[in-house]
Amino acid sequence: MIVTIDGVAASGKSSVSSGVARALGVPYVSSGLLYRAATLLAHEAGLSPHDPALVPHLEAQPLRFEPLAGGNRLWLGTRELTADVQSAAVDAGVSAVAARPELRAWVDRRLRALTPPFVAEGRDMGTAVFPHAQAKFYLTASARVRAGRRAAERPEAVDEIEAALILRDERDRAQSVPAPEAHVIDTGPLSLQGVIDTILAALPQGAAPARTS
Ligand SMILES: Nc1ncnc2c1ncn2[C@@H]1O[C@H](COP(=O)(O)OP(=O)(O)O)[C@@H](O)[C@H]1O
Ligand SMILES: Nc1ccn([C@@H]2O[C@H](COP(=O)(O)OP(=O)(O)O)[C@@H](O)[C@H]2O)c(=O)n1
Repeated sequence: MIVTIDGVAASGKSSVSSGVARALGVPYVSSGLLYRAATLLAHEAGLSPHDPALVPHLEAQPLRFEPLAGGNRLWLGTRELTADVQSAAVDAGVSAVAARPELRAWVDRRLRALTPPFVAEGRDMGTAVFPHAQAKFYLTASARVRAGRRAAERPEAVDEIEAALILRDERDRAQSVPAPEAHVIDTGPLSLQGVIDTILAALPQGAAPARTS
């Protein structure tokens, strides 16, 4: 079974996907990490997102992606990239990388090589990558709410974060359309556990473990 959880920047995709994956006893896959890794490695190699050498360069790297239920980890050989790719600098450059069809194909190839069951989160998991997923969700919240949540984990001021989120939402618009059959959840009024429980309750019969409470 594949569950997709898409949504705009800082809507709660990773945290919610981790909680749902743990409850189901399956891994979750953060597709955004791969776009972020491509952005960081392109920058470090001095390659522009438009450079035809970028995908061959990425293919030649010892990039390893660990889709653990507790949190995805990203390695370049023995160097862990997970934290390095969560920065305002990568945020500022990732949409240009993600706009390149050849980069999207590179990410999609890696995602489709994974063996189900898993939870997949990103922008287009329920549309372009796993259109036959058994359950699809799309998370939203106001830019202000999302900025407030992201501000707790970044050094930048909340106003600066909000402006950057709005800009990135616009740059990502093309790949961020919810699947028609996706359950759209406004996470603004809900706690993190509330969103997780909403998704677990909406899964097909038998997908979620029997509720003990
Ligand atoms: N419904 C929620 N209520 C409060 N905080 C939340 C909620 N969902 C996510 N968060 C917190 O907001 C921050 C951003 O969530 P994250 O999962 O990283 O979003 P995304 O993966 O969409 O960028 C994290 O610190 C997370 O714990
Ligand atoms: N399925 C996806 C996932 C991410 N992305 C791109 O990768 C960037 C980072 O994704 P992310 O999920 O890590 O970003 P946050 O929502 O966590 O801030 C997004 O801003 C998009 O530009 C995408 O185009 N398609």
